[in-house]
Amino acid sequence: MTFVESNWIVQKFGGTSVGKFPEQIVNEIIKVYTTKYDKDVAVVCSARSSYTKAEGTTSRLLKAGELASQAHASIEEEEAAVEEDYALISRNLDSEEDIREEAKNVKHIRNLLELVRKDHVENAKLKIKNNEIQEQLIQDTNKELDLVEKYVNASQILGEVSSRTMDLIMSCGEKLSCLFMAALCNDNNVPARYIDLSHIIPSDYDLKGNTALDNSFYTFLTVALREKMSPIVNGNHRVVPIITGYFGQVPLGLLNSVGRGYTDLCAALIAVAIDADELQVWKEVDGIFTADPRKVPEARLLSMVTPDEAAELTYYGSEVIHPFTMEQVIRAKIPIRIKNVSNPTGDGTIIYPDNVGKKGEATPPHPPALLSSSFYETQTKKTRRATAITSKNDIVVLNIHSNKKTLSHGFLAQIFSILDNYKLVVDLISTSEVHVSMALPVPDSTSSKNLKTAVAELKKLGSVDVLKNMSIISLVGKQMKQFIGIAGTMFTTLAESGINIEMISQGSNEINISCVIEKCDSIKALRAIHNKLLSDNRNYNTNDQSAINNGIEVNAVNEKLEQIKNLRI
Ligand SMILES: Nc1ncnc2c1ncn2[C@@H]1O[C@H](COP(=O)(O)OP(=O)(O)O)[C@@H](O)[C@H]1O
Ligand SMILES: N[C@@H](CC(=O)OP(=O)(O)O)C(=O)O
Repeated sequence: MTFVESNWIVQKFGGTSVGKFPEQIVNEIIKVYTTKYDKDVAVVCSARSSYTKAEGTTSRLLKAGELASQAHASIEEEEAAVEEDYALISRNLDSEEDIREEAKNVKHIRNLLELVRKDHVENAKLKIKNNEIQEQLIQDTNKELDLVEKYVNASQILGEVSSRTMDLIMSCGEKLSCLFMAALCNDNNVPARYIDLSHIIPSDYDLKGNTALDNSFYTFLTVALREKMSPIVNGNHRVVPIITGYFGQVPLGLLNSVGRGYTDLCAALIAVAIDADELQVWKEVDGIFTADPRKVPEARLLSMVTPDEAAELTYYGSEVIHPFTMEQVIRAKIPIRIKNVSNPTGDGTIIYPDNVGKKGEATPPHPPALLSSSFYETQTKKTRRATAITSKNDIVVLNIHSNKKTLSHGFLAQIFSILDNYKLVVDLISTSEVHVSMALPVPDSTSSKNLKTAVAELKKLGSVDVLKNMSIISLVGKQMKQFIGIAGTMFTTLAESGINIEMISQGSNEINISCVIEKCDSIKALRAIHNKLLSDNRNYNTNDQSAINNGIEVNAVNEKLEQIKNLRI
């Protein structure tokens, strides 16, 4: 099959990468791809985070929006908010005095916005050498923040923040980050142009009855993005577009319908719009591992995972890629590659289905040489084992016993309607005759407050036990469904480690086996299951089917390494 490359690669950089490694991104990644490998590169960035995402620009902007809507928050609520901020901040500041000062700051909207301004202006002064570029960047930064102040002022007067206004406030993060990255590129002789997507969707789009992120929405957006990118794609001179990962006013609001991490989806849509050869999502890890490498040191890097596996892993705690990213880009037969900003020559992890032909056979590693089709055959050998294990913390289990003898008609509907009213999501559920157990993520003070009120309402339906500080442990793997006994091994391993299982559930797609345990046991559980089912030195007996499968996997990985070595000669 002949494959005509478009020569375009889309590179997405997350907020912490932009915050910590901007020079490496420009000089060791974008510049290398555009000059050494002669690629056309489109860059998508998230809002800057100097330390962690929870304290990054988006979080600060969202907090400012939230405070604007709670003009009359009670003292307890204010104190709870400050305590939460205090806990976050204290992880990164040294002296108690600094921590208290910062906690005081985040309490007030103006101070929050000032923090964002100070952070970006100081960053511009520190990193941009050319005076003209620096002055322009500071001017553009101030202009965007002045606009946000106006939105916040208006919201305070109204005493409410609509999802549209919240989105507008939030969009400032990606604008500031991309203005900075475009300036840094130009300052380092990489010709770049800032592209703002905040108005890519017309403001009356949802008023015309378009209220879902369905295929017609994606088709509409792809066409709009293609048009927007056309001057660069069809231009005579190579210039790197630095595109805001915020992509406008989607139906029901970006935060509501896509959620945090939306820039991955934006990058995917750009890749489809410009028919890129590859979508690269650059992180601070080498790719997707068999477990979070921070928690399981023996975790192995996976060379390839399927989109379904990547989505399950992300949903159940391994936040490597937003679960919405895969669908559109894979439909367009474009592979996704997860790569490490601090290790740009690593191969990373490819996300691609093992049963769908690629746009072409070329998904170049770094350096971009062609891989033979047998690369994929090696990857897709039927290994019939788990792919990875993940854990999700901040889980609460609700056990509801109906006050009737059997689960009456409408009982579940009533439960879900109460949970829905309080925006509580159910991650896992299991039911018996008069009993329903549910695992819910409760990651912040708002959802915790909502849970309290919801439980009071649920008590009208029966007795309710609430178990806090729990974790979901999920074993994910496309091949697991044919592998009888894997669930048994997983639960026996937990029992052997003295870990009590509160709830068990297997996803209907059968690529995920999950259980709920106490949070304090989660690392122990991950390590024990990884050692039994995923490690290369697994502790198996020779009759174990997993031992046989392990042999196949080791061979597959060796063959792949051999191929890559040959390509480099
Ligand atoms: N299975 C996994 N493979 C790779 N990383 C994982 C996995 N599970 C959890 N993680 C964690 O996800 C994080 C993702 O990378 P990072 O670049 O820090 O995120 P972000 O782009 O959101 O800043 C890492 O800190 C890593 O420890
Ligand atoms: N800045 C946004 C969107 C995003 O995609 O972030 P990141 O790429 O850093 O996960 C957020 O924090 O949610």
